[in-house]
This record gives sequence, C-alpha cells and structure tokens, in this order.
Amino acid sequence: MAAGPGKCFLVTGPPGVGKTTLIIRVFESLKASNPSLKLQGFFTREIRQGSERVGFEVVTLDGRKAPLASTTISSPESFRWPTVGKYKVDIASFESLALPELQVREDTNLFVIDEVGKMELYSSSFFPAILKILESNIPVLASVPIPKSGRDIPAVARLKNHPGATIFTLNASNRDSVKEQMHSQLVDLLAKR
Ligand SMILES: Nc1ncnc2c1ncn2[C@@H]1O[C@H](COP(=O)(O)OP(=O)(O)OP(=O)(O)O)[C@@H](O)[C@H]1O
Repeated sequence: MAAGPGKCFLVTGPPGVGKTTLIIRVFESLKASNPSLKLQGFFTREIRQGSERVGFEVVTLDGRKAPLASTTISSPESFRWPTVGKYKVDIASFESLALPELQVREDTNLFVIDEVGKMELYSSSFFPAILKILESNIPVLASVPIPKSGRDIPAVARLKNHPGATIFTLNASNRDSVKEQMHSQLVDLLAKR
C-alpha cells in the first residue's frame, strides 16, 4: 500500500459546470480500462419534471437509486423535514443507499463521492464515513460545491486541507483537459496500489 496520506481528488466549480458529468466520465473510463477495479460510491443527480427541477436522487455506481431531496414530499404533514432552499431532504433514504457504499473494504480501489454538499451533510454519519475512508488510504474522487458566501462549509474546508488533496476547479473551457488529467493521475495511482 502507498505510504503517506491517502489521495483525495476534489472537483469543484459553479453549479451546472459539469462536475457530475466529469466524475461519471472518469469513472466509466477507469472501469473500461480495468474492469476488475473495485469502485464504490454514489452520484447525485437532479430529478426533473418537464423543464422544472423538483429534486435530487442518489445513484450508486452500479445503478441503484434513492431519493435525496424533493419539493414534493409532503407526508406525514407533521414531520419537519430538513431543507436546503426549496428542497426537503430525505436523510433516511440517502443514508440507506449511500452509507453502505462508503464502508471501507479490504479490496476497494477507489471511492467516488458526488457530492459533499449541504444535503448529504444533514446525515451525521456521512462525513465520519468519509474521514474513515481517508484514514484507510484508499483513493477518493469527490465533488464539492463552491459556496455562495465565499466561505466553504467546514466539511469541505477540511477535505481541501487534507494533506493528500488535489483540487480541480472546473469551468466550461477546461473540463475536457481536467478529465484527461484526472483520468491519467488516477490510472497511475491505482496501478501503484
Ligand atoms: N463536458 C460537457 N460537455 C457538454 N455538456 C456538458 C459537459 N459537462 C456537463 N454538461 C452538461 O451541463 C449540465 C450540468 O452538468 P452536471 O450536472 O454534470 O453539472 P454539475 O456541476 O454536477 O451541477 P450541480 O452543481 O448542479 O451538481 C448537464 O446538462 C450536462 O449534460
């Protein structure tokens, strides 16, 4: 196993710049170049009704889905859902799908975590699971939001300050080159393990 701090690749950039798309493409090309890699984790995708975004779902790397947040959850009436903007966050649903994916296993090669955001962090078990992964020295590919306030949420600040962190800031003109860079760095890293 590699010595020193585990590698943590962080993708950031403004909403809609293509963080999820980039992570999916890197994941797919890694998988295609080496089908025996053991990859674990999840993506966050928006749910649309026509042109309107009505929520988010989490999707595991092998395609299982669960709701993360929605504008349309209403029952039970008396339940006070945690919210991010207009979305009600279904912490139990997120946890039931995502937390098992974040369990460290002996043979895992890479964890994919899209994203470390406010909704996901409502789960009090989510960030501790990430810290455990970092302690395990297994590489991580994660996306983190750019804060509206200019100040990172504490969990994101902690990831960015991790000694093994490499931060890629996406914009519309660099996303293809960042994808190539990230893919080749990960191929090198995974070949060493
Ligand atoms: N490299 C690309 N070329 C063309 N279109 C792209 C590319 N990357 C992303 N897109 C398009 O931009 C839109 C937003 O992409 P994506 O969901 O990946 O962004 P995001 O940064 O993850 O967004 P969010 O901040 O909401 O999580 C999608 O419709 C996607 O198809």
